[in-house]
Amino acid sequence: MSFLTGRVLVIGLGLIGGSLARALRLRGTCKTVVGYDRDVDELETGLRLGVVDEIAFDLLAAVEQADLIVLAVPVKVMEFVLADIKPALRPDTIITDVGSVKGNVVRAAESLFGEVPERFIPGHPIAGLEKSGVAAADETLFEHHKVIITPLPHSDPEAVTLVSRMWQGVGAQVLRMDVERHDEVLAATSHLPHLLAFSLVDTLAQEQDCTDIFRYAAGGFRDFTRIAASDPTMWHDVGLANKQAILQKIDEFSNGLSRLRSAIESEDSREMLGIFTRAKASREHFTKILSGSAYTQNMTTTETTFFAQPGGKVQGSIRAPGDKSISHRSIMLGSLADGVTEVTGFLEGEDSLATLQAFRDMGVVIEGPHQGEVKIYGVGINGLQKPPRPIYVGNSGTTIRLMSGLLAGQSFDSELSGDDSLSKRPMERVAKPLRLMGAVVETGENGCPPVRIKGGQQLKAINYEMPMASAQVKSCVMLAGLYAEGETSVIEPAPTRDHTERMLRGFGYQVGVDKNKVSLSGGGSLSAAKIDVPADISSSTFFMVAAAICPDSDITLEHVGINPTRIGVINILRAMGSNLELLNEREVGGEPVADIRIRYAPLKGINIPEDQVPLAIDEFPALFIAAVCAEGETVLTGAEELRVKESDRIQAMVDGLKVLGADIEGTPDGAIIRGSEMGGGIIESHDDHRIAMSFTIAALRAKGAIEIRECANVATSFPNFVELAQQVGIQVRKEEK
Ligand SMILES: O=C(O)C1=C[C@@H](OP(=O)(O)O)[C@@H](O)[C@H](O)C1
Ligand SMILES: C=C(OP(=O)(O)O)C(=O)O
Repeated sequence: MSFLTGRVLVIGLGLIGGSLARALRLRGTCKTVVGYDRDVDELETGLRLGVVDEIAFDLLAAVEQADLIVLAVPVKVMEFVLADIKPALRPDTIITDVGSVKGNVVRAAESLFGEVPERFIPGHPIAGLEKSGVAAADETLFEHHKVIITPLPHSDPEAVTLVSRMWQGVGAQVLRMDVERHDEVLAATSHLPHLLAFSLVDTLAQEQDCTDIFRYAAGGFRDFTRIAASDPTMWHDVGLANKQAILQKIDEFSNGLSRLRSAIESEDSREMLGIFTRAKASREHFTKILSGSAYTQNMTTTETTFFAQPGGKVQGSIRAPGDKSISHRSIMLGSLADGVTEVTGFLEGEDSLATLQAFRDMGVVIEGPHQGEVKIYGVGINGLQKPPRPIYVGNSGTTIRLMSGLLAGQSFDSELSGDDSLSKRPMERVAKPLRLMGAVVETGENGCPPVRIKGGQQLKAINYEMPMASAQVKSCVMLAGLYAEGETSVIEPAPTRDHTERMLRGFGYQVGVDKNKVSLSGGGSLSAAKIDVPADISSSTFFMVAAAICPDSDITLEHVGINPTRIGVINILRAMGSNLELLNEREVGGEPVADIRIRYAPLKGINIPEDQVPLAIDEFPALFIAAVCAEGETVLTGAEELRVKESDRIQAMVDGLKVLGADIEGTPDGAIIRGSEMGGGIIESHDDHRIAMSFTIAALRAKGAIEIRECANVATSFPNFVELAQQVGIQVRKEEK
């Protein structure tokens, strides 16, 4: 292989310097790795252990011959070493360092050279161990770790590239940052936790009976204080080198700790739970950021692929996770209510979790979710606080549209944004009626997210005739109506899901319904309620269709919400000839619920009545699969709304089914689907959860295996889909990269 450079001189053969030297050597990144250290014993150990090719005793001679110099000395020593090597430095030699503070290194170089040399590229590998010394050198230390480089505006691009490639060559991921930003970020994420660990252990060690404290200290103490065993000199130096940023973080932390202290002193449970639940949520969110999944901004989500084997049948009894629409609304109304709302059966999917996080960001204390249980400490209709940053709602259309209405009535400004798919969905449909109410709302390019809302507007009631059948638009206007003067009403062109109306009533808020018109007056209040979220009929649909298309299938879906505004799928499947029974019908917290048993029966194609479309709007991807497995032709019309969901669902289904060889044609507002055989193939789900799950069940009737790409978003509505599918007999497995 070709070498990246000739001679690399590593000054300082400690853990970091030694590990880098060894990694460079073993990977053949350069011709020769030379080590220098003031401690001759360390140096000789380095040579003996094969950490370096050569060792140098004459620093200046070694510097003169070096093509790349890595300063791996303690931060405080950096300026003295720079002064030592200056006389022998060649102008073409590249220098970098590994110090965990960058401002002091840059200042030292400036005072010594007038300005930082063009070929000095400051760097900081975020890797380490509590061990020190060259004997601990580990060539894998930097693999999958981040290295931050902080080039200056006048840095030589060739030197920047070479330093980056050196780190990439030893397995690290290289990021760039400003010097100041680096020091601020590191003060918070590394320096403060280390100093706290030292301080905690030191404080406890000074207590008289400290032996007992340490003897009985279990996991928590050990986890928290692991880093107090780090190198004291190094942390002394870091403490001084990054003094200003660290002092700032210590002050912020001290304020936080004082708030917790007073909450405990005054037994303020809400404040305490607020601190703990926010911290727990952030910690979990942070773990997801690290793993690159969930509703994190600008993160590449894990690549998830489903592999479904052909054939099989489904049998058994299962409960799909909680209804997504009801879960969203439980958080919203629970937060605005007076008192504590307890929710069971909450959907722990990314969409409803995005709503939950948004309300936490607005100061609402929310415990859970834990096994579907959530406890919301309502702040009252006017109790929301300005969120500290724009609200990020991931993939969730329901969150962004409903919250736009709610935020339009607040006293503070806000901004809502989402992932790539959400950023292509139309938002003017909510912005327009809100503006008619006097709200100040801006949407992004082409009327898509972000949605920016100016607070402090007195809203006035409107009588809004909705141009499309959308429960999200209806709910948005109603939520804004809570803050408007007068009676707001919405007229729908066709009935859409009425969970907002039902739940508002459940919270004691009056809502009028007169044929296709719903109305409410602003200025009221909500009282906390108990909410039992039924299983989502939209998620249950995949298993209903699975049983409907496979001979010998018999499946029962438990505790499914069968709200009349959601049962289009039941009506359509029955019209196609399905053998579907509703058992044990009951009402739970204002919503009708039943167990649905479905057994295989041959299906026939139908013209889907248009009045069923809004009642089955999310179920069409799965119903397309049923139509392919039916005899004859199924025609869908009046469903143009499908084109503006998480993907263009008409196009995604037409394209995918054609790949499998099915007979299907798309039309502007629907599709014509003829009963046909399906083979195997590779399907793009376009990051749309419902497309991914629909093609999984298609495999039951396909002749070949189906590979479905981009399935990570199944977690938005149905996190345990693959497990439940396997449980009832579908041969599918998930691969994550
Ligand atoms: O109000 C809701 O909870 C929803 C309404 C529907 O959207 P539209 O209002 O855009 O039809 C539906 O597709 C979505 O999954 C959830
Ligand atoms: C359209 C959907 O959801 P949302 O609009 O909330 O993204 C869906 O879940 O199918």
